[in-house]
Amino acid sequence: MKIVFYGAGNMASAIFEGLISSSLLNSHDIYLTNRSSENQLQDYQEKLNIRYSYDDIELLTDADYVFLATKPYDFDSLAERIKDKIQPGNHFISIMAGISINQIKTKLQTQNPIARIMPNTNAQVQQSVTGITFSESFDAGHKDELFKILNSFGTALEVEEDKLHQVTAITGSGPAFLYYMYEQYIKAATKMGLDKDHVDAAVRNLIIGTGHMLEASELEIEQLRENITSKGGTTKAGLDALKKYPVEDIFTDCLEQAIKRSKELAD
Ligand SMILES: NC(=O)C1=CN([C@@H]2O[C@H](COP(=O)(O)OP(=O)(O)OC[C@H]3O[C@@H](n4cnc5c(N)ncnc54)[C@H](O)[C@@H]3O)[C@@H](O)[C@H]2O)C=CC1
Ligand SMILES: O=C(O)[C@@H]1CCC=N1
Repeated sequence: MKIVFYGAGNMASAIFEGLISSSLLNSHDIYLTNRSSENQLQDYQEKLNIRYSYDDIELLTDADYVFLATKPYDFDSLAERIKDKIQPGNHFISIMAGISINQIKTKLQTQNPIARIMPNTNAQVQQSVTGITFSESFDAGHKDELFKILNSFGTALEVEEDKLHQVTAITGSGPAFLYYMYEQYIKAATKMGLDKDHVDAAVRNLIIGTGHMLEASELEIEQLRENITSKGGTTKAGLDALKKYPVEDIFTDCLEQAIKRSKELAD
């Protein structure tokens, strides 16, 4: 199997690093290209034993899956670059937020099968939650194969194309929203009289441990929280303070704004 990545930035690298760690593929079957920063591609070649090229004929010949992994606003330049060189066996996998299958078809001037996926950067540790939707021409055998690829760096869920806006907000951008919350928690914690380095390390381990608890426990999140909350205790005092703020409304606004932006990009 040959897989090509057009774009080797934050999200593409999380995917190919996750793919390589999973051992589903030989790293030699993965080809990278980008706009111009060859040094970065050389680094990946040395570090991961991956190949790279700027020759689109070489890249697209015999390529089974071609990841479109530029920023949405760079897709026009990418489409111009490859549209005359597309081969019949190329299956396109777009990770670009907001750009529809129809837009991709039109810009690439192709009837080849196209899938859109919405992964997140947790792919790098094989924990992406990835939404996927397919064009009609994507056959069952290739769908199965692509699910295997996606499952090698996390879990995948098929959704209707118009639901990808929600997936983009909730789990695509989701890590950034959670990181932002953690940043605020660390900032607040450093005001409590402990050394900043200690707080950074302690909170990082707190987050990692809490994630492992979620993974290991069959209890609902609410129950896990209640198990920590003694009657009249410290957790209750902290939670009572937190509940004075409209936390759910804040996240509703956050997700609605991200969904709105995804729809704007699609227009
Ligand atoms: N970063 C994230 O957490 C997520 C990003 N995405 C999507 O992934 C896409 C890429 O995002 P990032 O990796 O964060 O961006 P990035 O800026 O880190 O990487 C973009 C890559 O595209 C390359 N590129 C630009 N024009 C090109 C061209 N004409 N030909 C070949 N390569 C070209 C750049 O050289 C760079 O390697 C975006 O469309 C975004 O919507 C989706 C899910 C999560
Ligand atoms: O911010 C963005 O547009 C991309 C899509 C999901 C995560 N990052």
